[in-house]
Amino acid sequence: MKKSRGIIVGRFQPVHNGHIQIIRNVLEEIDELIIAIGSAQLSHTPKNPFTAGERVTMVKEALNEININPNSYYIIPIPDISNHSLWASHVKTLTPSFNKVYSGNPLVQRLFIENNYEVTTPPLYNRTEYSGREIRNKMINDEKWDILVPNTTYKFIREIDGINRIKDLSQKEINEL
Ligand SMILES: Nc1ncnc2c1ncn2[C@@H]1O[C@H](COP(=O)(O)OP(=O)(O)OP(=O)(O)O)[C@@H](O)[C@H]1O
Ligand SMILES: NC(=O)c1ccc[n+]([C@@H]2O[C@H](COP(=O)(O)O)[C@@H](O)[C@H]2O)c1
Repeated sequence: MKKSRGIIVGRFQPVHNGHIQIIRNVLEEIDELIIAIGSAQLSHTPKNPFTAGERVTMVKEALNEININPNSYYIIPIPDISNHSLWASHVKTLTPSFNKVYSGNPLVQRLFIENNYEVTTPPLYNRTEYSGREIRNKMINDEKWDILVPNTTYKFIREIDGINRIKDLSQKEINEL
């Protein structure tokens, strides 16, 4: 029988427990999942501090940590393009074929619907805390964020001095460069 394959798109800046919960749930519904790392060309900005390679590492280590079968997913960086109407085709050219899209982002949903894909809005878990933006803010303000991300993600961000990177990027002078 043909395998069912879905795609979830996120920026993973950084990976958090909400992402991991949804990936785990989706993998119970379908055979294979493409984890698309959006805005792959961006790094070192307040909203997108980590490189695509760093985000691939974080996702991979987090899924290993909970023993997800590595043959059940692909992690594929997707750079943005200037033309929204071509974006779904752009994603299609960079990934194995898929028939289901999982995203809560209205623009992502619309672009895939217009390309005749089945789109599902996954539930959000503890969104007040499991949110990339909230976690980045907590890092800047020296608040507790370690319990909001997988252990491997916490260790990795510390290893690459990610907290200081985010703090430096939040400074006004750098944002004006
Ligand atoms: N708390 C959550 N629970 C379940 N899924 C989530 C949660 N947060 C994000 N997602 C999923 O991840 C996708 C977006 O990924 P993204 O990496 O942008 O996360 P984010 O936390 O919204 O980031 P940011 O706050 O930086 O915009 C959403 O479309 C949604 O499917
Ligand atoms: N034209 C484009 O390049 C285009 C269009 C829609 C979404 N995207 C990307 O898809 C990702 C969506 O992720 P979020 O749901 O986390 O915002 C982002 O990286 C966003 O930049 C890109």
